[in-house]
Amino acid sequence: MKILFVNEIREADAYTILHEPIDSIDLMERASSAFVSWFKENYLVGNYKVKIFCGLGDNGGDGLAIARMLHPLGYDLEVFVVKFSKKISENFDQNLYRLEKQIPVKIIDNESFIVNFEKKDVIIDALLGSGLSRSLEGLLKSVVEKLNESEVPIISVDIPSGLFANKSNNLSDTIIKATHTVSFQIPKLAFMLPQNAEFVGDWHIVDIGLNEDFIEKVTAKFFYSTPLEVEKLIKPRKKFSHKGTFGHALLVSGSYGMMGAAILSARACMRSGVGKLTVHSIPSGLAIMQMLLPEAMYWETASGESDLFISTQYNIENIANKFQAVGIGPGLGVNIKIKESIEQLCELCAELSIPMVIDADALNNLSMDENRESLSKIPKNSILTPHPKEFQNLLNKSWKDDYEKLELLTQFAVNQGVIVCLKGANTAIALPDGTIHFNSSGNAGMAKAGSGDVLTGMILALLAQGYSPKEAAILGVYQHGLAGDKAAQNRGMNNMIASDIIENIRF
Ligand SMILES: NC(=O)C1=CN([C@@H]2O[C@H](COP(=O)(O)OP(=O)(O)OC[C@H]3O[C@@H](n4cnc5c(N)ncnc54)[C@H](OP(=O)(O)O)[C@@H]3O)[C@@H](O)[C@H]2O)[C@@H](O)CC1
Ligand SMILES: [K+]
Repeated sequence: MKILFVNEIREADAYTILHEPIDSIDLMERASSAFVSWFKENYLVGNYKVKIFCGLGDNGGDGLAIARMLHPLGYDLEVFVVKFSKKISENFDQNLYRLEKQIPVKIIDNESFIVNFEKKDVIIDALLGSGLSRSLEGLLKSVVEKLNESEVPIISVDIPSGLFANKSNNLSDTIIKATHTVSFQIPKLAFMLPQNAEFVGDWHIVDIGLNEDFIEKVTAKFFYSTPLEVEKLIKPRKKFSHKGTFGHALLVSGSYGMMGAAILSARACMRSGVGKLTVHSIPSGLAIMQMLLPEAMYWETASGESDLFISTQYNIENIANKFQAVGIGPGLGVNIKIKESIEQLCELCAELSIPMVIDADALNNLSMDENRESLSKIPKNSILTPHPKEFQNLLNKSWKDDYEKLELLTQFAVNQGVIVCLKGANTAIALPDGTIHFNSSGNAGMAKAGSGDVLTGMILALLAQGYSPKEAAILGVYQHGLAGDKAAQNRGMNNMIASDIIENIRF
């Protein structure tokens, strides 16, 4: 699903009005009705007193239309119009006229207004939508502050009032802190970013029938991967297939005291459809791996320095025509000799065109040089799976906010020609073509040791099966999150561990 900028959403709006054709006021009617369908399912009539706060633009117009539609359903309603300006939109004006035939509207026009909130209340925030042009001040600011202090649920129409849809707010800005945001058809970039989580709450998209041909034609930079879109990527297992059909993966992982990372990664790989897996690690890991994961083969390093992962065995004979994909990183440790091993493997994979997924300590090793020279060794189209700290190490710099983070992420993916899965809520997958795809699955219970190792194994399995790097990244990240969501259902977010994610992988 495309994420569009405000000007593009406005164009989609205008195109729909012209080509459907439909009057602007009727499109607003459709949007408001879509909001009401969501609202009546989630806030049952009789259980709540609804207080609707409307601005003077089209977002306010939505609020008035929503009030008119909720009234006949039996909702206990109070409607407030906040008069912060002399400018009102035509659709607002018309909806005010329509509503006032049904119920009275209360005007808030100075900062000394008083609204008392009760436990049964729910607020609908229709003060400002995508037309926000500057930070809130004066009357609007003080209304929003009062709503945020009310301690009752706030449901924002389209976008929380005061939040910019596709650029950063100032830290000191006053913004509605919504419990839910019900947005019209197209998700906003602001919803994807951790810095806005406290304002957006849980967000939902409702369809309002904007022209699909127009949306199809827009060249988007940002995408939100919906479950339906991602599940289409799954390739069915054919009846006459054998284990060779599903590839042989090589996982380079583990070191003394870190064999857990290798086990988690290897098990997740085997649970994600790969035909065969070989784990390359230290001699002392052999017994552990063979006992805990008898399905995997083991190729031990011959370094003799059993505490460290150091491989000197990367050559054409050991790798070519043997492995369809290589994963490297979990639990390797950081050390100049390990770094040299990793570089050697990267160079060989580049030469043999073997796809790679590179994670954790492999990334930390490649970030060791002051001028990040090692990054040039990473084969094009490799998948890198850093968490934010590891990504900062790769860049050798930090960012001032999430928007700058996205810019740096795009630049890195384009300049290096790699795919970067920047882990977190809504993991951002940056492709070498300059686009970013946000993931839709996952939960805070996955923010624990071992989760990342599981992801590496899953992506490795997909690469070995012949999924393209783009497909492997998008599908792997999504299935990882989905397994995490199932684990959270079964065990609870606090209590689940990375092994529970593996036990819930199913696709
Ligand atoms: N697009 C779609 O598909 C559909 C969209 N729909 C709805 O339309 C909404 C967008 O409506 P909108 O463009 O009228 O903008 P909205 O936010 O209501 O207000 C703008 C007004 O506020 C003013 N203003 C701005 N910032 C301010 C500030 N800080 N302090 C004070 N004033 C400020 C601004 O003034 P100006 O910037 O010109 O000075 C202008 O007068 C959208 O979110 C959705 O709910 C649906 O109904 C149908 C389908
Ligand atoms: K709003």
